[in-house]
Amino acid sequence: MQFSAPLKSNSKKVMLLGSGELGKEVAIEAQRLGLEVIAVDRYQNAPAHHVAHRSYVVNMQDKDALLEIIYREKPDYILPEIEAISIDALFAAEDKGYNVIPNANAVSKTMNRKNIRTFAAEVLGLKTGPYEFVTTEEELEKASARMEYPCVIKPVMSSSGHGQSICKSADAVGESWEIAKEARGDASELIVEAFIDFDYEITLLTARNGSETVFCEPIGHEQRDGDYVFSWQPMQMSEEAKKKAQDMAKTITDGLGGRGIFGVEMFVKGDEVYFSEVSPRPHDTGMVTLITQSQSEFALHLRAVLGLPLGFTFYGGGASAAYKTQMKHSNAPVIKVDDSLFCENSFIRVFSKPEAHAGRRLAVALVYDEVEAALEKARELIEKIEDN
Ligand SMILES: Nc1ncnc2c1ncn2[C@@H]1O[C@H](COP(=O)(O)OP(=O)(O)OP(=O)(O)O)[C@@H](O)[C@H]1O
Ligand SMILES: NCC(=O)N[C@@H]1O[C@H](COP(=O)([O-])[O-])[C@@H](O)[C@H]1O
Ligand SMILES: [Mg+2]
Repeated sequence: MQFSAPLKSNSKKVMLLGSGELGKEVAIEAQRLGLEVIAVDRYQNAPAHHVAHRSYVVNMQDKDALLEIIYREKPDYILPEIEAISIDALFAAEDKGYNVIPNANAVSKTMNRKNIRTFAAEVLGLKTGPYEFVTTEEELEKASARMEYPCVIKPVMSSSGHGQSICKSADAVGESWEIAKEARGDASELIVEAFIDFDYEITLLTARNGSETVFCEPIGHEQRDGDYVFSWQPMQMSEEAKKKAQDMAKTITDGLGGRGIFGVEMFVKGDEVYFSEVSPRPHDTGMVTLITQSQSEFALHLRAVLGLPLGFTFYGGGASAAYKTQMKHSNAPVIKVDDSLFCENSFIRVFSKPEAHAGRRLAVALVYDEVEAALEKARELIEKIEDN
């Protein structure tokens, strides 16, 4: 009987900091390119751990523990996959000559709404809605009144809707203040944003490889409780709005610099485009590219990181639906799907998370068709998935 031994290899090494569903697809693409993959996360048997050469479990906020793994593995590329990482570790690694994707400064800026918003609006001059930052409940009351109601209140450091609320009146400010404390990050400072009554919102995936920048077709999406539930591509936009969105994406990604893919989130009303935020990594709404493009956002991310050409073919319309469990699982949930998910133009990607709580995303259903039909089918298919 023989067990697998560590790989002796001279191939380039990528280290994923965060090993969820997005990292899993990046890891698979890296394997396809012959790279060695090290997957790191806060818990065992994270999705990308299953498809990596080696994996580590560590407190991702622990600077010394992260650096220990980095120095031990000496990766050629460090790919942050989640926001909640010790940023000091990334700066320290970069100082020692490690290649952090896209760069530690971009990761640092985008993990804090104050930094990225002031950079986008005040340094780069991008159009955003009105906003203010506050640190006390009293300041929140005054700022909310100035933004008028409804307004959107978010911790400056948080993600996936945690700690966010739409405040509808002066009476509800106290409640928003309490909700903000549920931040997945730091709730000591909040951003108060005027509510933008947009027609639709998009993610514009933008890849930079050091010599060229390419855009994917805009992705439309529907959010519920601060998390995406459906996405589709292409989102139909007027030529003017699309051009503004691409210019905005180019400006913000040039401003952040480095190589890799970025998910630029924007709100669109008529021909007006408002910058919202940006992820310096693949975006969850971009999972739809697994079915719509010859090179998915994950493949493009790696190509960009490696400085390879970014050409790809957009095959045509498609949609994705996020599958979330409604119950708690202390063991790995089993996903059961109806046969119709295996028909010619649809398929499912199961993430294989080792446990779950209600609301945790476990799989994604993908449909290839004209956008409207694809979205309708995706809404239908998601009802045909169960877990136990
Ligand atoms: N100012 C706003 N006006 C209208 N809707 C908003 C506004 N800000 C946020 N939203 C809605 O809430 C959703 C989530 O907000 P946002 O993208 O800022 O945070 P997040 O998605 O939690 O952050 P992350 O993408 O890092 O997980 C947006 O996609 C949009 O649908
Ligand atoms: N919007 C960010 C996003 O989609 N991130 C993706 O979700 C994972 C965390 O999932 P979990 O919360 O179920 O562990 C992350 O690792 C990443 O793949
Ligand atoms: Mg967002």
